[in-house]
Amino acid sequence: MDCPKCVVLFSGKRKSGKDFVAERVFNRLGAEHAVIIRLSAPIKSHWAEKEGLSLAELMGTSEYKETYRKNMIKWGEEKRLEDPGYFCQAAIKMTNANLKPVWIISDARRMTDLEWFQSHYGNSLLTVRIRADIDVRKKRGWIFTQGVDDAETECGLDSVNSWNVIIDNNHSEDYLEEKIDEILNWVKNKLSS
Ligand SMILES: Nc1ncnc2c1ncn2[C@@H]1O[C@H](COP(=O)(O)OP(=O)(O)OP(=O)(O)O)[C@@H](O)[C@H]1O
Repeated sequence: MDCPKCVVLFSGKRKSGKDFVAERVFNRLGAEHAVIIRLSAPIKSHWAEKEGLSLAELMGTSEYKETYRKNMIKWGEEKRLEDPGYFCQAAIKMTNANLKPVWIISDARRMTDLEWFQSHYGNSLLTVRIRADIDVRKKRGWIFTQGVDDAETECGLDSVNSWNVIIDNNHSEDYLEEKIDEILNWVKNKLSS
């Protein structure tokens, strides 16, 4: 199979609804055609393997991961400096994405993520920025956290103004469905070309 036929990449701030929208698109396409790739997943599994730590604890919400957070970030930065596509490739491998024609990247956070997908799948890439008003994000559980919300993982893509699609995900169902249809139409075009 000539894989992937197309890639839909989502970016957005915490609690903007990246995962929510990515899952809607995935559900409409079905597991037969699409796969969700989470770029954040391999960092924890690589780190757990490397350091002999509990992956379940690192993935969970416990304090356990806080002990290793700084070291994980440092190690992640070093890996990215050596190879900016390291975690993109690891996430693709981890999800066996090569078996599916449509890749949905649910969490692009850094310029290196965007650039890597642009350089490898530029002609078949749709970039989507999810936005939500601050009060909406707060209702979804977002609380400003220093060292997280002012870090590169949250702000690294703020200056990009070339998104193919922008979705203001503030709870208007009809509008959201229209935007999802726009994405699905693009995917269907790619699949049939
Ligand atoms: N349009 C929507 N309608 C109803 N609920 C929504 C909508 N968008 C997001 N949510 C809800 O808001 C919460 C946050 O959404 P989600 O987890 O998708 O955000 P995220 O951008 O992936 O956040 P994070 O970066 O923190 O993982 C979830 O509980 C989700 O179900």
